[in-house]
Amino acid sequence: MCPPAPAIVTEGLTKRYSGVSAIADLDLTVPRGSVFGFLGPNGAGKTSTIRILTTLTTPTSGTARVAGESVADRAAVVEHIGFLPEEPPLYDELTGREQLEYVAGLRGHEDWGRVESLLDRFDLDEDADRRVETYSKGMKQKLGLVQALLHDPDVLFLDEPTSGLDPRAARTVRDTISEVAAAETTVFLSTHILPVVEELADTVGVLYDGDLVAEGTPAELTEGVETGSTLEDVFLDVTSEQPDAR
Ligand SMILES: Nc1ncnc2c1ncn2[C@@H]1O[C@H](COP(=O)(O)OP(=O)(O)OP(=O)(O)O)[C@@H](O)[C@H]1O
Repeated sequence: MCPPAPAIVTEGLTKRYSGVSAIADLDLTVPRGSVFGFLGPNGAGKTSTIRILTTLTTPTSGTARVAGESVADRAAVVEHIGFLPEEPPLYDELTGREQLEYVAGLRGHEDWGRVESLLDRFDLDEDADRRVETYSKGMKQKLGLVQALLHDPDVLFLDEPTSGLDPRAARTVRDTISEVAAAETTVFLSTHILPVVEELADTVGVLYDGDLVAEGTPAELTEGVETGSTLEDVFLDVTSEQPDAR
C-alpha cells in the first residue's frame, strides 16, 4: 500500500514583494496527522508562507500542495483547511452562535448539530447567545478556533494562537490543539512561544530570512548540541547571522 500523501508539500516556494524576498526556494514536507511547529524570527517569512498555503496570496514561483490539492486551486484547498489568523475574523455585533452559524452557512456546511456540539466541547455553550464584543480575548480565540474547525478540516493553520492569552486561556487553546491533533487533523502551528512548540509539535521547522535552516523533531534538534539545551538555544543558534544570509 502507498503511504498517504503528506498534508503539506512545498517545492522551491518563493515569494517576493516588489524586490523584497520573503521566502526563498522553500522545500517543506509536513506528514499527515502531525503537529508542525513553524518557527522563525520576525520577518523570517512565516506569515507569507501561511498566506500562500491558505491561498490568500500566490507564490512568485515554486509549487505547494495542501491535502493533496495545489494551492493554485483555491476552491479545492479551502474545503480541506481551517485557518485561525492572529486576529480571529469575528463580527462583534453577532452572538457566538450566530457567528458560527454564519460561517457554517457561507461554507455550505449548515450542520447546526455540529455547531452545538463544538460549542459544548469548547465550553462556549453558556456564552453562545452573548455578542462577540462582550467576549474576552481568550473566548474570542476559542471561538475563532471553533470557527476554523467547523467543517472538520484535514489541515488546521494556526498563527500565534496563544499570543496575548492569560495562562488559563492559553492552556485551553493548547489542550484544544492536542485534541484536534489526536483526531488525525494536521496542525501547522506558527508561534514565537517556544515552550508551546516543545509541548505540542511532532516536528519543527525553523525559518530564517526565507530559508528553512533547521528541521526535525524537538528531540533531534536539541540532540547534538550541548547537554541540557532547549529549543530556545537551538532557535537562537540557527537564527543568528548565517554565513550565506541574504
Ligand atoms: N505585503 C507586503 N509587502 C511588502 N513586503 C512584505 C509584505 N508582507 C511581508 N513583507 C516582507 O516580507 C518579509 C517576510 O515577512 P512575513 O510577514 O512573512 O514574516 P513573519 O515571519 O511572519 O514575521 P513576523 O513574525 O514578524 O510576523 C519581511 O521582510 C516583510 O517586511
